[in-house]
Amino acid sequence: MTHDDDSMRAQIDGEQRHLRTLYERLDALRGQAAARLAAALREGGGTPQANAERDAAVQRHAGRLARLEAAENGLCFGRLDLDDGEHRYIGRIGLRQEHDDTGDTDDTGRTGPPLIDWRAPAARPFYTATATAPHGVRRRRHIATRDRQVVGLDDEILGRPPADGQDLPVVGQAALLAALGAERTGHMHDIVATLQAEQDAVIRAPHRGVLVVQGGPGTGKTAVALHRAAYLLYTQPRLAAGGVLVIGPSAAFLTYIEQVLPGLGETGAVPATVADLFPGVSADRVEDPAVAALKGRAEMAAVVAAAVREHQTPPAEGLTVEAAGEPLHLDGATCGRAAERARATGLPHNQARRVLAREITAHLARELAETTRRLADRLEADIADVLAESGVGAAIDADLAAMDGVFDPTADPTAGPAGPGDLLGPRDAPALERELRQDPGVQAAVQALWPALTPQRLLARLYADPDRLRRAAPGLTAAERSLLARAPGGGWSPADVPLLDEAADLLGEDDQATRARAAREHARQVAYAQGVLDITAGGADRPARNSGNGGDGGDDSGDHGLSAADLIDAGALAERHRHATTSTLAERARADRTWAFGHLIVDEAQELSPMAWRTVMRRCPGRSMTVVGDLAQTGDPAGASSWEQVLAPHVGHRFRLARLSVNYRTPAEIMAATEDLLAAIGPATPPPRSVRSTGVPPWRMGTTPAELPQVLAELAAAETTAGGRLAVIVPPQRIAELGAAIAQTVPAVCYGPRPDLTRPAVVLSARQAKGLEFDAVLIADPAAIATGSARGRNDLYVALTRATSRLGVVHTGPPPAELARITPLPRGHRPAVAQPAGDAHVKPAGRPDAADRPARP
Ligand SMILES: Nc1ncnc2c1ncn2[C@@H]1O[C@H](COP(=O)(O)OP(=O)(O)OP(=O)(O)O)[C@@H](O)[C@H]1O
Repeated sequence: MTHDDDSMRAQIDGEQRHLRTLYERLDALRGQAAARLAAALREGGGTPQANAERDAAVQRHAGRLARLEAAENGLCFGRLDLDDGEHRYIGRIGLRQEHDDTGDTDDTGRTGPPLIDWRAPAARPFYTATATAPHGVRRRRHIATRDRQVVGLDDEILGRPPADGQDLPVVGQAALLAALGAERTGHMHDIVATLQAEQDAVIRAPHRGVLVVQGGPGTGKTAVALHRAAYLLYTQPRLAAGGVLVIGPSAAFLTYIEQVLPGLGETGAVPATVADLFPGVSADRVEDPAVAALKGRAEMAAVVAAAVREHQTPPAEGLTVEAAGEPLHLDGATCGRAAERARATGLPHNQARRVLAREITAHLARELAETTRRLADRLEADIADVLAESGVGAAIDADLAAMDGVFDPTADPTAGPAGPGDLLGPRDAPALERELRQDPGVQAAVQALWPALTPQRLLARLYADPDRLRRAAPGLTAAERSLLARAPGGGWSPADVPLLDEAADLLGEDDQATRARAAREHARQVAYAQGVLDITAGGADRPARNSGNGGDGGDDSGDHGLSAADLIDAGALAERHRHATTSTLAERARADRTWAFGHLIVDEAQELSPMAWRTVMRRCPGRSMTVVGDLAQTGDPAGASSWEQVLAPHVGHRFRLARLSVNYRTPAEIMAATEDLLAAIGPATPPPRSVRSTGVPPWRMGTTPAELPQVLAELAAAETTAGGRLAVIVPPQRIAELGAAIAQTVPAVCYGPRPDLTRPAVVLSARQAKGLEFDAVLIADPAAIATGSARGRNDLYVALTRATSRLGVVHTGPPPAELARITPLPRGHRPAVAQPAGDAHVKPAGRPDAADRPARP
């Protein structure tokens, strides 16, 4: 053993001792948190307020316990030695000395807590100090651990000039390259131990307003966005109340990133795709891209608004209402006036409807009163005529005179208690209006004049009726309108969701319907709770076994024990159930379309259509947002070509643009192979520089269309034996066919709408691969991908940049011109793929040298 080995051993032992004390502290804090959680769960509650307090305490302690659990792996990953002799240990959470049982982070670090949270200001130099700008740091140490054991140390001594050839601004290079060279697992992991300075600057940027982060493939945009969410939730505790909404491009992507935030101890983030944002609708209808692109256009907002307005325009000729058994006519002017009053309120359609209903019923009540009065007058006159004709009137007068003192003949007969004219006096009008509101005839009339609408009903009617479409969308061509036309039913597509959301915003909730629904649901829950109590009571009432003979082992609790029904009534049980089932922020936020999130993170933001932007903006009225994306990767025909363009309608020019310039995923050899394609796409920003080089050049191979499935199957089998994860990226319409072919040689391969990324191989379209990464990638039929849509070249660029180690392209016919420079393999020759993942071949990439570049053919 050399002196260096001894010294390293001693250093590791020293760090191990410190680590042990940190884990002891962590265990103690977990014990406390678990005990507090258990105590809170035992709390009885009872009143709604006590229930709410108990639930809040349960959530608080459960959240704290989750944070402490999440810190288990890699609790401490770094140490800073400062010029003044201070040591700072950096970790996933902050820990204080034992006497302080809060366990919270010390933000300054000056008091020397045993562990500083990576988000605290005192931890920042760990990510930003460089050789030339050391910020008072003498040494930065990366501490690698596995299962509570220190397994390696990597030191950087700062204050010296950078090593030769290192011209990328990278800190902790050895730890970084080890992380990047590791085999992929199908799940993204956090990068707290190796965050880089330009990423740290984005993560800690002040949170007000909109921050746009533009960066090429593999620059860590997703990673940075998620760490920013964790940072904001930590530094702005109030955000936790509203939560952070994280928008991603696909369900597979959300599964890919799902462990990152919980791994950082954060539960206050809600992941979703735009298609998930309309509660109650699962948008899984498959739609033609041209239709989806049209639905994403900004002018669709006006089309939806026009469709709503059309339901607020009463017929000019008015309509006849069957009210209280009387046919009454509502003339056009009255209906128009009522609609005008309703519109003038500015309320959403379903709420303004009540104004119209009130106007109409008041009018009908007056009409009815008038009709009744006229009837009564006529009746009175008829009776008087009859009496006069028969002489009965004079006889009655004589009789009355004879009953002297009983009646006052001088009294005004019209001042009697219920003269016909008073039948519908002013005091009766409200009662009559109330009655009319319940009248089916009146309700039918209100529905005809201003129908209560759901967003689904509005859109279904619009799509199903060409005339309605023409009136609502005069700006669209007939061909475009025919793209929208479809019969009702068949579900909703992701592109429908922003239109449904737009409609919901204009329609508003029908309060009465919502309240009725809530009342029905509450009644259902109480009935269910009563059923539960009946069952437990039934159990309690059953005669106890052996109770008659007083013999041994008899359980007589049925006779004397308390049943649940003795302790709680059905209403209270239902109430507790309601609190218990809707308690997590994610669940509450998901169920509520109008939930206002404290911060919004939009990943792969270039894919959002203008209509989708309107939807996501509604979720964050405070406009506190982090938007990350790459305009060169826009695949959606309705997606963005410029950040200014997509954001201007919502925030004008009030957004900040940050750029990420280093590619951590894609090795220099693969990035060099994308140069011609990228030049053809013509992005506004230069491509990112790869941080590493693997020495493994990408290759291409020609085959025939007939042989493609077989060739892919063979290549996939060879790739999967090399280990890691393989993606075969194919034209979208061929996923099932080529997936089935590959399944012949790789039975574990997965493909379909929600592919399992943890399998050794998956078959995906370029759109599905967006945001993901794999150890190896095979691209099939690149020409079909490039020409498959208006932005097919961008899709091909996405496909080319998914691999961390190996890339192969299989083309039928000549390759697309932009890929011609990739090294061709001779026909029949198979690539050497036994290249295990790991960092053995990885070296930091300087400027890509000639060997890294694909040769010109
Ligand atoms: N500082 C870092 N330390 C370790 N790994 C990193 C770092 N930055 C990024 N990575 C890794 O690089 C890979 C690419 O990151 P990420 O997916 O966030 O990039 P991206 O910019 O979103 O890519 P794309 O736009 O191509 O989808 C991931 O495996 C990520 O963990």
